[in-house]
Amino acid sequence: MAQSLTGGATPFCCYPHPPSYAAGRATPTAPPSTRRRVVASASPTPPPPAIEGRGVGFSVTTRRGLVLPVLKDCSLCVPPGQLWMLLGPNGCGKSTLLKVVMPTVESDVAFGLGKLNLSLDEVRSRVSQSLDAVGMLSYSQRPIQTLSGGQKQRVAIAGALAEASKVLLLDELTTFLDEYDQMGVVKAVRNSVTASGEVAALWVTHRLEELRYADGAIYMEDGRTIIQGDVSSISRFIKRKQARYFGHFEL
Ligand SMILES: Nc1ncnc2c1ncn2[C@@H]1O[C@H](COP(=O)(O)OP(=O)(O)OP(=O)(O)O)[C@@H](O)[C@H]1O
Repeated sequence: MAQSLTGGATPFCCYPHPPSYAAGRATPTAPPSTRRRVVASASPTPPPPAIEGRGVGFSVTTRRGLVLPVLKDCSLCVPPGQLWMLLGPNGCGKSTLLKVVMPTVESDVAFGLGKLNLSLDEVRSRVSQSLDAVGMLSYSQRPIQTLSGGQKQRVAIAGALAEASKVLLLDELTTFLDEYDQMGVVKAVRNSVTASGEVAALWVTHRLEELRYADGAIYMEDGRTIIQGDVSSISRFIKRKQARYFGHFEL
């Protein structure tokens, strides 16, 4: 079932962004008659909302092409540091609104950069480069919750790349993914490592078909690394072990 989100270029924003990244958000301007008073009082500028949306719509399209509008016109604004509740009758769209209001792919990757004190341009550049590296640049404005499992994994990898991590430690990233998403994630890591020339990745897996994307492999048993080497030697080693194991049960 296809899903579509409406409501402007960035219908929802969901902070925390790095502060500089949030600065471009439009804030209401005081009317001329009150503006002088606001300046004179020297009161601090209110922080940007933590969650904000205007006129957001969300619809799903059935296999028969029927468009079902779930959210028709939703606007909300939740300031940082406050607890707000979302209420309404069964089926009015609360859970859907919650899914749509989750961070976009872009803000999710930018979030991890908040601690690095980077300029807005640097944040933008790192976010788009890292999303491009994992093949997710065209998903920048999609809410995270609308992505498949494999796409979420690729965004998580983009987050590590954006922080300029030199080492990626990846534990069974593809376990619950179908074949398509599995290959998307493996290839994203493979391409990122190749393109950077300096990022090293160690990937834990049970799936032998993933070995063909590796430069080398290590095999462990009972708390020990047994063998380390090129992919074809390790594949042969594991296949011989499997053959002996299954041969043991043959009548
Ligand atoms: N993927 C979808 N396909 C078809 N209909 C959907 C889809 N997602 C939500 N809906 C429909 O949209 C409406 C809103 O659903 P939602 O779960 O957001 O409501 P809710 O306010 O959270 O309900 P409740 O209070 O019962 O939990 C429901 O009629 C639901 O069946």
